[in-house]
Amino acid sequence: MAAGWRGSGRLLFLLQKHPSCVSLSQNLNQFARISFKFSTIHSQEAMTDQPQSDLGLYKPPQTVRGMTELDRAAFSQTVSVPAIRIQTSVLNKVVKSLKKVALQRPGLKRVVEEHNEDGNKDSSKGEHRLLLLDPNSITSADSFGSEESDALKAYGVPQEIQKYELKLTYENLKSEEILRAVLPEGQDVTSGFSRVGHIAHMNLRDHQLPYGKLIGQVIIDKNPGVTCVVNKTNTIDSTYRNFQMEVLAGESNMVAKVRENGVFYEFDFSRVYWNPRLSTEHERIVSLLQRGDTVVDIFAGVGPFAIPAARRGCEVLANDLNPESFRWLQHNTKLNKVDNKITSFNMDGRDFIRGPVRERLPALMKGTQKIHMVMNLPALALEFLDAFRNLLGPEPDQSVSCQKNNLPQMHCYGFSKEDDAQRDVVERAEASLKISLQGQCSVHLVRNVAPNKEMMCVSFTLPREVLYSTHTLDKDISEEPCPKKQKCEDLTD
Ligand SMILES: C[S@@+](CC[C@H](N)C(=O)[O-])C[C@H]1O[C@@H](n2cnc3c(N)ncnc32)[C@H](O)[C@@H]1O
Repeated sequence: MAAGWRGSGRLLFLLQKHPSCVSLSQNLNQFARISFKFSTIHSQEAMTDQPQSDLGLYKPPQTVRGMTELDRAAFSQTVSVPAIRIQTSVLNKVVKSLKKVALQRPGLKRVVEEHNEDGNKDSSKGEHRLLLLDPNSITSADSFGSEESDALKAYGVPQEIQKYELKLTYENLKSEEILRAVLPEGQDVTSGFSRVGHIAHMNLRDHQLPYGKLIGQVIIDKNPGVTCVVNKTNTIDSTYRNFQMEVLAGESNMVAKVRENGVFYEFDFSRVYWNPRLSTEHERIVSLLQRGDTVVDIFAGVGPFAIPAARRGCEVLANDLNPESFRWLQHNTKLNKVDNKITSFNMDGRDFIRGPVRERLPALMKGTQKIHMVMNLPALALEFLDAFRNLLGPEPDQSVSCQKNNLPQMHCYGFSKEDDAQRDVVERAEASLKISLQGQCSVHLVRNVAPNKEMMCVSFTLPREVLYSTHTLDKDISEEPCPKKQKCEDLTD
């Protein structure tokens, strides 16, 4: 959660530095939305460290500290909680009125029968039930708020509190309680996970590694639908952008089935790239497309731009170097019944641009439908832009090639660790293209990837000076060095 808001703070800082940056300020609302979405995801996903009002209820037995093999029975404990006695005739109504102060725990009944001193059900008290209350809200009969007091009076329920000995078991505990009880005291137990279908994907810290199997099992127990927990064992620096991972707990089936923006995907998560946090970005780009446009996806992965684009009525050329991504991309085109709209390639991005793209581009540019090129390989894509230089050779006929609206619309992604991430990515695009993009690009902040690392998207119309060799680009850029000032404007203005 913190990362998202830190990111938006930094964005404001960028805006203060560059008040003229129209595109970035327009993106602020979008980013605020994304940040909020991240924070939601993180709080849903985080196993630990979020404030939990009733964590104090459970005082774990010391015997569980340091446990590495999960022994669920060892977590059972009897605790004393407040309860109120309610006649069965008004039970439902009173429970509804006291819902804010009632005890809430996974798998726990909060309305219980009364027992006599031997612990047996007391049939003489059959007309009444006990409602268990949250000890953080109710400590005595005076703790009820006016709303609850009024309801109790109205239904004739005596405002008296009694103690109830409640047996809490592993099933009633939250994952953070279990992990706090097990992991070494004083050490951070925060450990978020991303969910990809049935797989929970974690990045454990060193001190958590000895407890990996137990942590994995707890996640499976506490998250319905998760049947496999994996831990990243490297950073994402492989060519194919996939993680190496080890299974911590559960089944070792790595073939995930996910749904993103209404589209179904299947893939082997251990062998391809998939990031659930890019769904908003996929949707953003797809929303720019019109039926009949052509989409060229140079680093397509398993299809999260290509397939929705095809479903929207676009013709798609989709490429990925990873043979596994290519295989799953083809599988997904069939799964979503768009195999007639997508031509897929398994090539290096530069070869793809200089081969199939070069072959098709002149004809596409003669048409009136837009051509969008998507380059989502943020670690390298900006450098790949050089493959477009002189791509089409000498300009054949100025009157045809000058139709600006038929030049490809580029959406190129880049990571940046610079304070001015926007300027950084634009300058890197300019350096690859050897042309200034001043006044001709927009930059979108996609997401805050890590502290001080942003993922950005630079969008621009590919200048014809880049595509045709008749223009002396090296001269252009050397005579007019990248300006150091802000140089991005929104093309829609
Ligand atoms: C960050 S992933 C993006 C995948 C997909 N577009 C998405 O949004 O989820 C980058 C993809 O580029 C592929 N890739 C890496 N190097 C490549 C290259 N030189 N040429 C083509 N594809 C490459 C990887 O296999 C990976 O699937």
